[in-house]
Amino acid sequence: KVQHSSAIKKKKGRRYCCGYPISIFFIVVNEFCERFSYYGMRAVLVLYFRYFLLWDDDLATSIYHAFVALCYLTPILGAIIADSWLGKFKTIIYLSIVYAIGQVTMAISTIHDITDANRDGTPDNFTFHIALSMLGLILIALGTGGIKPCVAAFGGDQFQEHQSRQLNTFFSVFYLCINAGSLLSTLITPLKSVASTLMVFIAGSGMYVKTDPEGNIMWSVCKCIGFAIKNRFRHRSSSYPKREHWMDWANEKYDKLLIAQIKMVLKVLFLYIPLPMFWTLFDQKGSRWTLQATTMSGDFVSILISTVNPILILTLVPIMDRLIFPLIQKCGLNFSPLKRMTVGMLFAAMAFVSAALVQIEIDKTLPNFPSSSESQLKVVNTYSTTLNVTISPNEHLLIESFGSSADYVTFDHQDITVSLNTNPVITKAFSLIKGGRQTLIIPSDPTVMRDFVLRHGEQWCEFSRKFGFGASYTFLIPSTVFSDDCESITEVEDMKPNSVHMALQIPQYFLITTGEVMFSVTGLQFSYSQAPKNMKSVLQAGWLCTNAVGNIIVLIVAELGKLPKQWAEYLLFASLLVAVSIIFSIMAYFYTYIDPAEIEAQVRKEQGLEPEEMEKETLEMEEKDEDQKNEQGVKQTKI
Ligand SMILES: CC(C)[C@H](NC(=O)[C@H](C)N)C(=O)O
Repeated sequence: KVQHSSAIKKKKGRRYCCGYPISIFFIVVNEFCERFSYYGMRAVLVLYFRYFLLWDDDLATSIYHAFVALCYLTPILGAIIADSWLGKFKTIIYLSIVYAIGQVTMAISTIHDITDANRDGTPDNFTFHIALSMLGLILIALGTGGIKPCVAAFGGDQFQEHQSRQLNTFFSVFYLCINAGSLLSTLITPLKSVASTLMVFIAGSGMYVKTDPEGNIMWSVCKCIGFAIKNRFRHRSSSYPKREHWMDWANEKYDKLLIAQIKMVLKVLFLYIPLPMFWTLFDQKGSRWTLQATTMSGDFVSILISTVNPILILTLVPIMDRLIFPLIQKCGLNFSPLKRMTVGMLFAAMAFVSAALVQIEIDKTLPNFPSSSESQLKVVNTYSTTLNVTISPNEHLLIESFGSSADYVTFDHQDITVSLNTNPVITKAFSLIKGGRQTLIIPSDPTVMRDFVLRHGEQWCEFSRKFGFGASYTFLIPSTVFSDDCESITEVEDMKPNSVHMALQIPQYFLITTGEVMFSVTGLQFSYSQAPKNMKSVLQAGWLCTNAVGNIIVLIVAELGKLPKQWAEYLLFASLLVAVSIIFSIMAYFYTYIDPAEIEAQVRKEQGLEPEEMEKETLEMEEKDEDQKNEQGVKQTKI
């Protein structure tokens, strides 16, 4: 009873502005700062692995996805701590401290001076840096994941049951803040933002509605489900009458209300089963699509990649909320949350079809590299005259002085003999590398070795043209060249620059972000609205877990299903998501939307309300009245 009155007292502190509790301002700003810190760190994580820890592309990508998966698995832990022990408010505070320690640990791990005794610019003890960064990443995952289900659910707790319209707007604004944080993190250093996250959150302390933890709810749920399964098994003989739901086999031992709540949660969790496939495609923006961009032309690669998604979210969420969804409703169509999510999945699949088309364009322009049984050779002539080069048995090349063969010549054997029409004729045998590309340079005569420095800023020779992305060049510098004799330096293009422009990636980003707005924003709202009051964080955690599983699928598919062509892999993912969205739409068709509070009230009524509950409900009714008056600007001095 004492606990109950304190909860009511806290609720009375609720203050409003334009119909919204003021406390949510602190919550959305807190989310903004947190995402700012998270995405700022994540944006450079692969580069840190690649260029500081010197890992290869595959290891860097795998550890990156493993970290993202961990960030979306730890919400389960955060939800358990919040719902059964500390409550959401304290969980957010404590785990934010863990988060901040993680960021500091990670920052320290990037200081190479700590182990760089010989001052050569690279760390001497990689094990130390790897261990420290892994510890930092685990703490960050624990912090960011742990608070994630609590912050969204805590925001939702600030509203009352009759404020469903405001609640939906809150989730949209919440999503906007995630993306504003993500966008700004690419432009400003995120170092101090975890501290700001904590300070902003604490600043609103006096205004929050803080619901007390309701005991170890997860443990009770597991015990209740375990009992229902055991009891069902014990009564498996057909002589026992069937029950409406398998959870009803827990009736003998557990409270009807708990059983009803578990049924609601299980229904939603069952619906979540196909959802990870969306995240499998969505999170490849940060890996496969980034790598695709590196094979394209355009100078704004990093800016495009890290900003296009949040910019589109900031534009699309208001357009969808204020224009598209109301318009669809006006047309008399029922665009329910689960339908929106299905359409979101189809948009993501279309994004991957678009990525496949772009990939086909890129593949047309990529150099034709040798297969594992072939070898390739390019011949460069630095001799003073044009040469006729014969490569056994029947390859004839005419190469002018300071020129090269037009392209690499492919051989399906490795032993070759090269003859030059010099006087006397020069013939030499070579053994080429299998699966490799090599260049044969015919030296000038007489051969004089000398150094020539091409220095940026104070070059001896200036080259006005810009080198293209993805290109590779060889410079032929005559032995007689002097600093003012730039004309005699010849440039040979070994590999053509990328020619497909990055702007071609915009449609796929647009499609996937439209999908994200329909799928992710709606899913967040849906998970909150369909959860019983005491299991809101649990269901938020379940929702975030679908993201973790999606990242694990990327890891598995990337490792196991190596398709020879990248465009084929994109199409495979698109088809898988279409198949999954069809399954999801069938499951959604059979799902009935519920009002958890109504079901709980009904079960309580069936059980016969206890006097305590009666009192609580009366107080809540009174409070609802007061809040409604507050919203209308009527000043209430006394209830
Ligand atoms: C993982 C979620 C979808 C969400 N991400 C985004 O909104 C991105 C930046 N568009 C998040 O909670 O970080």
